[in-house]
Parts: sequence; C-alpha cells; structure tokens
Amino acid sequence: MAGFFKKIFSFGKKEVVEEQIDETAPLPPIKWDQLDALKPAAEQVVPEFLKREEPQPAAKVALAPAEQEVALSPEPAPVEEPVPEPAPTIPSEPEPLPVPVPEEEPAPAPAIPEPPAPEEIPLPPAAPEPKPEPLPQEVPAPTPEEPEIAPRPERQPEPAPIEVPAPPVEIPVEQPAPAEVPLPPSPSVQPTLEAGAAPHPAAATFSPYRDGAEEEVPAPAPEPEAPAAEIAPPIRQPAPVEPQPVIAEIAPEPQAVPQPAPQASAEPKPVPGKVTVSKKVEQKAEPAKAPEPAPRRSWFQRMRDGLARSSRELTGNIAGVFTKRKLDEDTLQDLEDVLIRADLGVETALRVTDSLASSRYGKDVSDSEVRAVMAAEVEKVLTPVARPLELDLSHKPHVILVVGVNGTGKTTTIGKLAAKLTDGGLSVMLAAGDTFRAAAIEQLKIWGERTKSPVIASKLGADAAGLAYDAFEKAREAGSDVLIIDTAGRLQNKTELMAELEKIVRVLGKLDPEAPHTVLQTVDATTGQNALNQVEIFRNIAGVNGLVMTKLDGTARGGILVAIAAKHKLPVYFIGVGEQVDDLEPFSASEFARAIAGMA
Ligand SMILES: Nc1nc2c(ncn2[C@@H]2O[C@H](COP(=O)(O)OP(=O)(O)OP(=O)(O)O)[C@@H](O)[C@H]2O)c(=O)[nH]1
Repeated sequence: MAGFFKKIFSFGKKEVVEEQIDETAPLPPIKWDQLDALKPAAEQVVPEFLKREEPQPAAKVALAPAEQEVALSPEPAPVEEPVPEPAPTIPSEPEPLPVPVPEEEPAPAPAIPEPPAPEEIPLPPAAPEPKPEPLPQEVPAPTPEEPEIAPRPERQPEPAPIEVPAPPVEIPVEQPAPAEVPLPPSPSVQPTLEAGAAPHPAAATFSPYRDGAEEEVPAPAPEPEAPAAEIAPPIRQPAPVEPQPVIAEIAPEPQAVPQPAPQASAEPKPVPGKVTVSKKVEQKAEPAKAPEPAPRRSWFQRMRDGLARSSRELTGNIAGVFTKRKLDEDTLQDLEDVLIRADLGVETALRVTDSLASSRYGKDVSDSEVRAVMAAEVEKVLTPVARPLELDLSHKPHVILVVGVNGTGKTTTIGKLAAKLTDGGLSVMLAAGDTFRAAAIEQLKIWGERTKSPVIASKLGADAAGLAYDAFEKAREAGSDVLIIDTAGRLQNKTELMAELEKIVRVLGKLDPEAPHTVLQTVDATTGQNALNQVEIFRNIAGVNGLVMTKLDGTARGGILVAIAAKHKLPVYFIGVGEQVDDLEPFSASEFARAIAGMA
C-alpha cells in the first residue's frame, strides 16, 4: 500500500515538482544527463519519462529517495519514516484509493525535511546508476522481492501443518491461506491492494492468532519495502474468513477428539486385536501345553542324563589314564584308583582291571576300550540284582514296608509305586507310619488322593507300630491288594528309632508271619559310600529284601549302586530319576552300566 501510495505520491510530486523544477534550478548539479547518455537502453525503455526528469533534477531528488528506497532496501530508515504515515492510511484503506492520495500529499512535507538526504545524493552517484535503471529496476526489484514472497506461500502451508491438529475443520482456514499465496506474488502494489481491501477487518481479528508467526517471517521482506509490512495485513485478509477462527476454537475440541481417537485406534487394535486376543489365547494354551512336556524323555535318557555327571567324571579320568599309554601295572593301578573314586567299589574296580589285563596287557589301549570293558563288568555285577518287583497277591494284602534314612525318598517312592500299582489295576492302601512329621502325613495323603488310594493315619506322635497294625487290619477288611507302610526316617545309628522299626516288623508278623512281605529300602545315590553302611543296618534290623536307588538324576556318585549291588546282592527294583510320579523306573543292569560308562 505504502509503495503504491508512494508511487502515486511520487507521480503527484512529479506533477508538482515539474512546476517547482524551475525554482530548484540550482540543483542541476546532478549529472543525470551524462549518466542517462551513457545508458541508451534506459532511454529506449523510458525515453519520455527520462526526458521529463532531466529538466527536473530537483523532482528526481525528491523521487529518488522514494524510488531508491523501494528499490534499495539498504535505506529502509528513510522509507520507514514515511511508512508510519501510510500506516495511518491503513484505516483509510477501507476507503478507496482517492482518500489516501491527499493524505499522502502531506507526506511530501516530511520529504522536505529530507533535504539532508539530497545532500547524501552526492553519494548517490551510485544512486544515479539505479536511477537510470529505476524504471527497469522497478521491474527487477519486485523479482528480488518475489523470491522472498515466494517462501511465504511455502511458509503459509507450514502454519497449515500447525493447524493440522484441527485438520478437517481447519481445512477451510487453510484455503484462505492459498488465497494469500496469490497475494505475495503480488509484491506489486496492485495485487496487495486488491487482496487487502476486503479482508482487513478479518485480518485484525485473525492477526492475534496466527499472524504472529507468519507475518513476522514475511515482515523482513516488507521491511525493505515499507509497504510490505502493510501488505502483511492483506495477507491476513484472506484469512479474514475468520469466522473460521471460531472453527479454530472448535478445532481444538476435535483435536482432543482425534487424540483420543488415535488412542481409541490403539484400543480398537484389540479389534484387529482379535488377532492379539487369539495370541493371548495361544499363549494361555501354551502354558496349558507346558504340562504336555509329558512327551518326556525316556527313563533311560533321563537316567543317562542323570548319570552324566558320574559318567563324565569317570570317563574323563579314564581317558586321562589311557592317553597314548600301553596297558601295564601302572596304568592298571591308575585305572583302579579312578574306578574306586567313582564309588564303584573295590570289588568292581578289580573286576575291570583284571578283565583288561587278561586281554590287553602290554598293548596300546584306548579309553573307549577301557570304558567298554568297564561297562561289561559293571553289567555283570548288576544283572543279578536287576530284578523286577514281584508281589505275592496270595497275601491279602501284600504288605510293603518302606524304610530308609531321613530324606532318602521313602514317601515319594511310595507315591510313585502306588501310582504304578493302581494304574495296573491293583487296589492299594497307604499307611502313614511316619508319625514324627506332620508334613510326612500330609504328603502321603496327597499321594493317596493322586493315586485314589485310601490313607490310614493317626495323630502326630502316635505309636508307629500300632498304626501299622491297624492299617494291616483295615487293608484286610477292605480287601486291598497291597498295603504300603511309610516309616519315619532315621539314621541307622539311632538305636531307639531302629528298635521302633524292628517293633513294626514284629507287630505286622503277628497278623501274618510272612509280613511284611516286601521290605524296600530307599537309598539316596548322592549319599556315597555311607549308603553301604545304611543298607547293612536296615537289612539286619528290618529285613530289607529290595532296594530303590533314588536321586540318580544329577548325581556324580551313581557308582555306589554298583558297590551296593556287589556287596549286598540285594535286588534293585527301581531307580528314582526325578520327583515326578513317573520318575520311578525299573532297574536295567545293561542300560545302567552303559550309561555310567559313557557308552552310547
Ligand atoms: N531328584 C530327585 N528327588 C527325589 C527323588 N526321590 C525323592 N526325592 C526328593 O527327596 C526329598 C525327600 O523325599 P521324601 O519322600 O520326603 O523322603 P523321606 O525318606 O520320606 O523323608 P523323611 O520322611 O524325612 O524320612 C523330596 O523333596 C523328594 O521330592 C528322586 O528320585 N530324584
């Protein structure tokens, strides 16, 4: 606007100045003619205009500053001074152009005080150059401004993204922005005027909100052109559609809505989440399948894995003895030591070394050959004891008394065995003869529930022999096939406890001279050599006639079973390879021998 007015103003000046030119004759010192003469092109472009100006040097001086200011942004200060004047014109803008023209006329008055500027004119020697150009430069001038304005349309879309929060509603708001786009390209005064006329009011309302950011940006461009600053408002004018600001206000609400919407979208994911739901279901199913690990490893695999520690230690030591060495007295002695340290026992160790010496003495022997010989000899020792448990059901019930040291696995083994028997169709009754531990009684009851076997129990501390007697009678009355009696764990050197155990056996014999028909001792494979003594004592006191080697899983001392078998020659009915109900397996001499020897 200001520029436009200035032009108008300038033209007005020209007319006035033309009249005053004569008075300002003294100014002619400016050598425009010479300059113009040097630039014929300029003359061709605006010959008439220049010709008129030539005789009117003073007028050019007055105009020069204005035009120069327009074209030359470097001297914005003088321009801005007149700008404030056009600013008041802004209110006049609503009024058509004619009004501002007279108002601008006073502007020339300030131009008068500018005479100092004309003094600067001598400096303008550079200015004169633009003067010849002014007209042509006025054309290029907008071009430099255009690039500045060009960014505006781009920046305007930028604010648009800011508005994005209220996307749907704001869309119309953005539309006015495009209207602004055409405006900026109109650095030329005319377009600004067109756009400016209508929108001004709206711009005022709208400015407080968005103009801040946008206008400030474009502001730099207008600064060179005082009018540009004024132009900014017209840019807002397109926005004046400001009734939409209301929409903007509404926008925030929708924004709030859309925000939850995305959240809702996250929630609705559950909808597609039906898939996730299914996943959750699958996950739940998986744990349910977890128990399915029922497809457990075979008992032999578990036993072999359980004996792995024993095997690794043993085979490793054997390999250490027979690495590139011939079989001689020293190697045989070393091998014997290794086997004894593996709890196989002196007897078994000697059997192995004697076997090797008889066939391989003086020859190179590999550790695998030694292990093969060892497996064979161990199997020979175990085979006689690896016998299945036989129940004489002519006895009703067949009484099984389970004894052993504390914690060797009596109660657990009873549960496992009851499961096998009931699974085989036998009726089983359980007697909680461990009256010293409440937990033992409860533990047996649990096993009874699991195996659907009735449990005979008494109060804590009751006489174990009396309980056994009562249980035997009840089993008879019930017609049970098997009565399994649990007993309190006790160390073999505890005379009183061992006497109590002896009493139980004696009481049972009163009901059936052959009872208990089976006396099982649980032997903890992790016990080591002490197990030999345990079996010795319990065998003498309770008449143990069968063994269950427990906890063979995970022990490095599985060799003790061989030593016990070799010494006591008691049947080994089962081996325990875990805590689960099916972790009680019949004992196999060959498999055990191969497993402990590290044979495939
Ligand atoms: N790893 C493993 N643990 C076993 C085995 N047999 C029993 N156990 C565990 O050994 C612990 C003792 O088992 P119990 O059956 O209570 O032993 P107990 O001889 O009845 O014990 P007392 O009543 O105190 O004499 C329990 O934690 C059992 O789960 C087995 O073969 N392998």
